[in-house]
Amino acid sequence: MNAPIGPTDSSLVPRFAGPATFARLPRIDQVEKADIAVVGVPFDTGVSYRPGARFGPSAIREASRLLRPYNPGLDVSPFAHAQVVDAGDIAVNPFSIGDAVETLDEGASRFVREGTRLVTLGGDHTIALPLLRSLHRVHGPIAMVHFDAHLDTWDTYFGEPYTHGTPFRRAVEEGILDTEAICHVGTRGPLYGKKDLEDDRRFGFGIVTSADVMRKGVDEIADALRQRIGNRPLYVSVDIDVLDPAHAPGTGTPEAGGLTSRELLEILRGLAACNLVGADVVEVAPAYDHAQITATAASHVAYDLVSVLALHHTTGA
Ligand SMILES: N=C(N)NCCCC(=O)O
Ligand SMILES: [Zn+2]
Ligand SMILES: [Zn+2]
Repeated sequence: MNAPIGPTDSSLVPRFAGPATFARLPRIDQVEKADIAVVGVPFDTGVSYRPGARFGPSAIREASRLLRPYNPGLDVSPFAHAQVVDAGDIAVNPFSIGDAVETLDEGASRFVREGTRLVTLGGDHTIALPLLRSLHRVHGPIAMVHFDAHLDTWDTYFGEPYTHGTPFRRAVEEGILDTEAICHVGTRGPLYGKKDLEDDRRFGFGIVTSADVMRKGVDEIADALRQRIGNRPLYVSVDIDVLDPAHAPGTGTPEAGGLTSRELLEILRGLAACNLVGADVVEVAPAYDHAQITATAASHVAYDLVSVLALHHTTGA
């Protein structure tokens, strides 16, 4: 097996030059076989407030130019241990949520069948459902850690079942999630009623609020998550609005009192021993960003998720 093709060498081509693939990685058509792929889903038709997450993938790619080959937070050089690529975008119908969900499920399923693990750049949180569907067919019921200010287990908006506020209620209804090991991290902000929490608990979700992270600390939270997940196949969904608006202003439904990017990254690294089978980073809306604050945070989240996947690829786990 040849050594993986790595990112463009920034000592030869300045990092601000050339096309912005994620982390300046090769495109999927430039390699024989991709072990890990970063793929974009430019879609925001499912949003309930500020739009613009359709431009999230390109903003995250631009901000990712500054990423480097070695990840000290996880002691791994992800692009040396696995063939990691930028698989471009899965183009979906911006005028039909139902059609977009189907197309994304088909597109993601192709990667899953080929054994390529995905880190998906959104796009709004609607995309998490088809991504989970594609993995459930191969892995069966999946554990999930869901980083978000919001529960995203609501039922419908204006009668529409597939939106950025409903992916995980649909996933529980469809038997996709292992309801013994599903947890929200970072929730906060006003709800529509106490019933939101009662419904969420009935679905089996654990809740680690943003205030819990402050009071208990990242190590205790990560330990508890690892205990609950065990060696189940794990999906991680990161809604960038889990971060405080100071750390992620560029998002559609900001809520005060959120996590710092340091807290989020440290909890993610605490999941490195888990059997991660897929992940997403969603809800980056560049129109509301400043100086790439949000896109930078999202690029680091994606980099750590890729690094966790590469760690397991290295050990052949
Ligand atoms: N940003 C996501 N994923 N969901 C937000 C739902 C906000 C609301 O229902 O008011
Ligand atoms: Zn959210
Ligand atoms: Zn969300």
